[in-house]
Amino acid sequence: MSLDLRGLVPAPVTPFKRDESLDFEAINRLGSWLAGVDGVKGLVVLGHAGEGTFLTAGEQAAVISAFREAVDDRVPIIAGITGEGTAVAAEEAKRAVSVGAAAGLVYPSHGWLRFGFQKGAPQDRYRQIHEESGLPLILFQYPDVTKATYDLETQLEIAAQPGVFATKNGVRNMRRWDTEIPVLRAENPDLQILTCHDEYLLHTMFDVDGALVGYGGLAPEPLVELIAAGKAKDYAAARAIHDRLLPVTRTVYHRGSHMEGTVALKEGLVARGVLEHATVRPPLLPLAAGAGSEIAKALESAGLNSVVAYV
Ligand SMILES: N[C@@H](CC=O)C(=O)O
Repeated sequence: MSLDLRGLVPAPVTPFKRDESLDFEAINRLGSWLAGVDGVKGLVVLGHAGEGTFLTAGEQAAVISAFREAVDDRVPIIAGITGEGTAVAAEEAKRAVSVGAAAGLVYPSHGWLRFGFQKGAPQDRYRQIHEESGLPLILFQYPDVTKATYDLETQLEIAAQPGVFATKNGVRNMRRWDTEIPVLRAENPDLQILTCHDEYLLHTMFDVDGALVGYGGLAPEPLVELIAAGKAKDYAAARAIHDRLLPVTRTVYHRGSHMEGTVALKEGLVARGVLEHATVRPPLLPLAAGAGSEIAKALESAGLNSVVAYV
């Protein structure tokens, strides 16, 4: 598998105009800036941060195409594949291929979050999506507190399937992290292991090949440094970056819900000069008055200023 995501893989927001239609100029600014940051290895569009499930199928295809144009072949575009039924998800993956997605990040079927799943169903979902679309796939490990989290055996069986080349792990249970990551790595030495613990990046940075995070779409520069410090096993350097970023982490990811983090990312991108406003689609709501300026102050304190000059 030739895709190399060993580094930072931001999951960018999807910019909208004030009327909530897609803002292609802003997609171009955002994609072009992110692809130009040294250490960024790919962009995952249509994820949670990208409000992917709030878009029509046509809009999803347009977002993939627009980010592809923006990055101009510098990095691959990877699509979130979120359809609830496996056949629907396979169709979604085929559409993503037709507009140039290089890989897919496969979400669990939504109903599993509440009801759980039958043994073997996740393996079957990955197999069918890959067989029908040919898309290389990333295994998405959901938090341990959900019923859509995969036990180690399920992860190992998915990771061993043809077409699965990486895992985005957000298990948020350190006992499972500490015991499962070494086994995944030992049994699949080529599997690229990416953390997606936006709010626990320091703590998960020493065991991974990279990070696939929404945070990377706002603060790619320090996250590239953090990944390098983790790979060098330089705790002091990683800790210093973490501490510098903590005000940003607090204002973006220590909010009421991880979904609210998406709105906060957009507010942050306004402060960084990439977006003109933080319009989101419902069911997301704007943040409370004053949140935008708190996020702007936090970014400034971390030395993350406007990037307009780079665009
Ligand atoms: N970082 C989040 C949101 C990503 O899709 C996660 O842990 O899943």
